[in-house]
Amino acid sequence: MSTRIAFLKGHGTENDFVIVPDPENALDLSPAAVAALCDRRAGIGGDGVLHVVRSAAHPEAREMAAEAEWFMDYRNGDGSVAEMCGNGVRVFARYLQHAGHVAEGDLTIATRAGVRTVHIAKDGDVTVGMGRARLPEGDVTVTVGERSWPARNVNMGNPHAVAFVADLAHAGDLYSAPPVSPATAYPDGVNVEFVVDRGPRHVAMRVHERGSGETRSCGTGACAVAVATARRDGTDPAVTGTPATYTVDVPGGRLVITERPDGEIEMTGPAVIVAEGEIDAEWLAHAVG
Ligand SMILES: N[C@@H](CCC[C@H](N)C(=O)O)C(=O)O
Repeated sequence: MSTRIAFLKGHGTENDFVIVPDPENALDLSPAAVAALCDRRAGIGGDGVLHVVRSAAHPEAREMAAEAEWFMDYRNGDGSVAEMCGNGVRVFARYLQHAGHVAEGDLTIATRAGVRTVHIAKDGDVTVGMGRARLPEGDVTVTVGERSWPARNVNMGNPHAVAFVADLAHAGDLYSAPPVSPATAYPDGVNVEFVVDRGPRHVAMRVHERGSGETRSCGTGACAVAVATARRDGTDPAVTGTPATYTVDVPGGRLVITERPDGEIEMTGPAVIVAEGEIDAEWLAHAVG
């Protein structure tokens, strides 16, 4: 009988992930293996993989082990590595609770963007402290077909270009990454958000994610959108001394983002485990080639 690898499937506002618990970092999760797992026809299917490793067992997280027992080794669906995944960290927390590693309440999770604090509420929602946004100077432009928009460069640990559009349909089919210029603004690639207004402090967005394509939600993207919208509206909690809360609708649901006067951003939304099972290690080895 061939070896089996445990997995779970989960999502946060339909940003979906294959969760691979591997506490001692024993698996060789190559980019090809991640891409095979995320393949929606030949694999399990997902926007990315949440590789669940003890911080002490991962070279990229060892230094955070005193602050956070678990490291979210996040990978995009094409196998590439990303610094941070906002929906992923909420689903990661839900997995830790589901597996009995943590109870509801507060916990910390190590990520490539640093240690994040998470609160698992009784009502089921999960809130994550996303850190501060960085707003690099310089104009950027997003193009789809004949249309171009000025965009805001926002870094949430990972890079984003936020464009305000008249109609989300103008983003087109998003089968390929929308060009963003100048390319020098994003040497490691970029996630692109298209945003329309829905009401006071309420917007809707679509996203093309680096390494995953169009997804039904992006947590770091929603935070980037909330900050870009606030600045466009002349709102800066650091100046007013008052927190600003934005509702961001994504195709897969709704996220609520609060920026505090100290710049810290909190994001709240659902996080769900939908299935668990076993991967046939022989299939995976064959799929990787
Ligand atoms: N879906 C994620 C972001 C995942 C990483 C992103 N594709 C990147 O490469 O930066 C989220 O919820 O934040």
